[in-house]
Amino acid sequence: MVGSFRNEPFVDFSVPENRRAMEEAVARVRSSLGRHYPLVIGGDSVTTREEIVSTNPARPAEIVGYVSKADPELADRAIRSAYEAFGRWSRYSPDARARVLLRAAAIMRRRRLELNAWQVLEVGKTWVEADVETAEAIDFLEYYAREMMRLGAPQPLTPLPGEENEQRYIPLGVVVVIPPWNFPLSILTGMTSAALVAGNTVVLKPSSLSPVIGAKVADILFEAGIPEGVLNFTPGSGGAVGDVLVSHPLTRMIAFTGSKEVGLRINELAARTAPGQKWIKRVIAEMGGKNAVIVDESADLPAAAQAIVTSAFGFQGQKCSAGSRAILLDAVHDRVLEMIVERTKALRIGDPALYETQVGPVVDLSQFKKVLEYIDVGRREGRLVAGGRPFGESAERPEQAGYFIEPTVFVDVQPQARIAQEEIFGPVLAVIRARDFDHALEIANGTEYGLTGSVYARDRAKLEKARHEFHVGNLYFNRKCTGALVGVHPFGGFNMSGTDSKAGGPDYLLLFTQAKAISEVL
Ligand SMILES: NC(=O)c1ccc[n+]([C@@H]2O[C@H](COP(=O)([O-])OP(=O)(O)OC[C@H]3O[C@@H](n4cnc5c(N)ncnc54)[C@H](O)[C@@H]3O)[C@@H](O)[C@H]2O)c1
Ligand SMILES: N[C@@H](CCC=O)C(=O)O
Repeated sequence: MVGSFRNEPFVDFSVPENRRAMEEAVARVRSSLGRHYPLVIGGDSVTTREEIVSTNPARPAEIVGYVSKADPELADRAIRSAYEAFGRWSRYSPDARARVLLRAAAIMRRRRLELNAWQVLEVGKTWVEADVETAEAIDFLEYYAREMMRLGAPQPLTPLPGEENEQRYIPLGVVVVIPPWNFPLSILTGMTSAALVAGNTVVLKPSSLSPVIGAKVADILFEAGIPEGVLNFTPGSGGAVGDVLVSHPLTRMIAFTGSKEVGLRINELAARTAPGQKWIKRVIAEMGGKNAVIVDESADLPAAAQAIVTSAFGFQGQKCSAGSRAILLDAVHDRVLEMIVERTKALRIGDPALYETQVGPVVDLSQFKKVLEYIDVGRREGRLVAGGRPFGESAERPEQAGYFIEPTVFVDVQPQARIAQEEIFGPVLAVIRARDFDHALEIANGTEYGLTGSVYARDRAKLEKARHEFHVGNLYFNRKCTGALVGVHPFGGFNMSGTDSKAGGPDYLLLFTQAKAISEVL
């Protein structure tokens, strides 16, 4: 008997014993860096000459691992292997598939601190951010396992005398899973496990910035009981391998999370029917955001300022949910701004391998350069009141010192400015002044995105207005706009933020199935 779903608690690192254990985990993982990881196709480990070299963004000379790199031919082999395995896996009962996920959750729980440490070293997450992510990965496994048990049970239909009727949810076929690097453990685990538990087979192509964590998850799923061929692990270049996987005639569905540009390309490619293809491919594409926190004059101002700083600079602003715009009502603008600046300047920047660090590096050199270019744009579009530079030695030699950028705040930003419209995906906050609450909502809705948003207000009428008019997939009141919990805040956005698939919610698994109605005359 499986109990009801509950979110995994977070580790409390203020407890000295937990702190010591995490320090040891970082040291242990550090001593196992630099290993080689193969592809896995049809149960075979495949080693390639060309490899992805994954490095630590806080110490770019430190090599986290070497990961074999699929080419178009290996990508084709992986799809065929998944296609061949589908007949077997789809016949496992929903409960049997769910049990594999529960076992994977138990393995992750046992390896909790180790998985945290891999995130710290491969993508620069602080301890707390990494731990929240590992908890989310466990939540996805536990939640989707129960969801499949629910969907596998008989579904209620209207009775008709003289007939026996049923509707069952059957899998689709081969699902190509393409996750981003910024939640390298949880989003990858969530999309992959949803596809698998629904009875599909998977070709998983992790981001080239976090392939070692991808390899760890694949190992855990195999250890938990995923049979050979059912999961195929094929890191590789997005362009070369991604295109082959997406356009393959045997691919039935693509589950993508990443940028708007790549999501739209995948959507277009998948819409073309390849010779021999027998279905319309299904695409879910969860993409970027340009999220806003609105502060009304009735709000708890210190709480709002703290939430703005946490939403903007958590994981260095590299969350699709990041609150990269603060929209402050004129009446409270200056007071809230002062608190934002004070809290931003107090953030501790440094190596995320250390417990006390609150802001680590951005993920790689290209992101480092891109964010600094946006900061230059910001200097022309607004007034700099905090940050604005690479941190410490990163200014002169980022490739040795790491990709650290100071948390940066611009004020007097116009709603149509580039830094208020484009997803920067770094520690840059644009503060915008609004005349009144209606104006604030108009600004908040005035981008092409619609992912998360937050309103700080005590005025009930304003909250109700926002409830109807703030057009985002995840709307929060008197709370930060990051940190959705599985089962509690189903996650996904509107407009160019994606297909609103609501990961971690009761509708998600349906996207990986098709419903079959069977009727027998008695
Ligand atoms: N809405 C959400 O739930 C959500 C969650 C996390 C991240 N994101 C978004 O993801 C982006 C950051 O992640 P990223 O930098 O990894 O995004 P990205 O689009 O650059 O890459 C995402 C994945 O797509 C792959 N890829 C790249 N080109 C491809 C192609 N032509 N065909 C197939 N696959 C290809 C990459 O290798 C990677 O695995 C941000 O825009 C962020 O907002 C959205
Ligand atoms: N689900 C995460 C964001 C995922 C995107 O990067 C949150 O709610 O903060």
